[in-house]
Amino acid sequence: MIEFPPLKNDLILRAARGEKTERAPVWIMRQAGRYLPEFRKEREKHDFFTICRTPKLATLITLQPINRYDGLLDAAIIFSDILVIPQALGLIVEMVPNKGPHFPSPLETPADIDTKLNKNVDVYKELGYVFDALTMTRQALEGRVPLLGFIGAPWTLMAYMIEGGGSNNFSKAKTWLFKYPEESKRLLQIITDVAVDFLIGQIKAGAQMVQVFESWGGELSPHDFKTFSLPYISQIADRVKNKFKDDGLIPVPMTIFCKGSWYALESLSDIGYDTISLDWTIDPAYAKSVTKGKVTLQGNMDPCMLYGGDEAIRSTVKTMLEAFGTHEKYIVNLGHGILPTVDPEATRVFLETVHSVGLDLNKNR
Ligand SMILES: Cc1c2[nH]c(c1CCC(=O)O)Cc1[nH]c(c(CCC(=O)O)c1C)Cc1[nH]c(c(CCC(=O)O)c1C)Cc1[nH]c(c(CCC(=O)O)c1C)C2
Repeated sequence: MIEFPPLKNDLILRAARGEKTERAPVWIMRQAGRYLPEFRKEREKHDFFTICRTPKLATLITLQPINRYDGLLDAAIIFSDILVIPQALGLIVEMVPNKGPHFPSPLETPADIDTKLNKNVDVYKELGYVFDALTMTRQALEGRVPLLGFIGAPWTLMAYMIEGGGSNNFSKAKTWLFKYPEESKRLLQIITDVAVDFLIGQIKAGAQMVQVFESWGGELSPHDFKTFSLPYISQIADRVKNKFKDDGLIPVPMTIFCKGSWYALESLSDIGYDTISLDWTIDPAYAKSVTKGKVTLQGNMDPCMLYGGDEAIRSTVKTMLEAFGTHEKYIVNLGHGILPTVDPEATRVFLETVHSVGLDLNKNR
């Protein structure tokens, strides 16, 4: 076991475990990224994946929002990307500035599973740089806040591996699901096996909580979600948690974020995750009633609310905190990643309001 500095703020870990908190903890999906001028400055100097693969740079960027919003964020998330798993599987992924990821040679037919993918992935060899970045970042954080690790969920990664990048309708990836369901499941299982090893390695390297991003969950019908997403994200929680239990260790909290999959909330509360991250289309009261206190909820302000001006941000945060409750089983976040054109000062208003309103509401309980 690696030795790390003692943690000075464990609010998010307590909230995830269902313990009482003096205020709701807060972090922001994509908090280290393009909306920060200090990130853009580094990005001008280095290619995106060079940053991911250079622990010193990944550490520097992970700490940027922690330093800028000193004391206002309750977690750091390691600087990386969900697409490092497809890279470990042997696909080339490029990050095109202002456009996003591009796969020059995506999977086209099921035969490509055997010709294009490396199916014996040693995550220590292929993704050891993420583990090194996590260890270095956790040391550099000096216990200020917990460090989060993450992965992309199998369906979301499969979608990128077939579409070759972002997509409006996912028609290529869905063609696989509907025309070649068994081969699709084989691919999903290959991704799942790497995802499990990768998460276990991240936790061993220092991740104190982890999030699984099923960003394109909501592209699937409820039935297809049950067939092509749920079994794999469920397997990931089971296998990761059992690995640590078998070794006599306490598993770290795990969060699942299935953007758009409102219909799956009840199932998601029963598959072993501690926290469910919600997008902004879900009403807090509905989420609480469907999940029945079995999990901690995270979310869910519309990321575009950060364009609404200080007063709109303050009143939305207040309404959101009142609806979720601030003293247990709640972690504040946006309903999806922060957008690149957001003013970092609007983000500060959001964070400051979460603190002040959270403390106030708890005082008046
Ligand atoms: C958690 C995370 C991600 N990416 C990055 C991080 C770490 C930074 C952080 O959160 O602080 C850096 C991260 N990843 C990327 C960037 C910008 C790249 C650049 O600088 O050019 C950053 C800072 C690039 C990227 N990578 C991806 C996209 C989306 C493309 C699409 O529309 O389909 C993009 C634009 C894929 C991706 N990547 C990620 C997701 C899941 C979260 C979500 O749904 O937003 C997804 C879908 C996750």
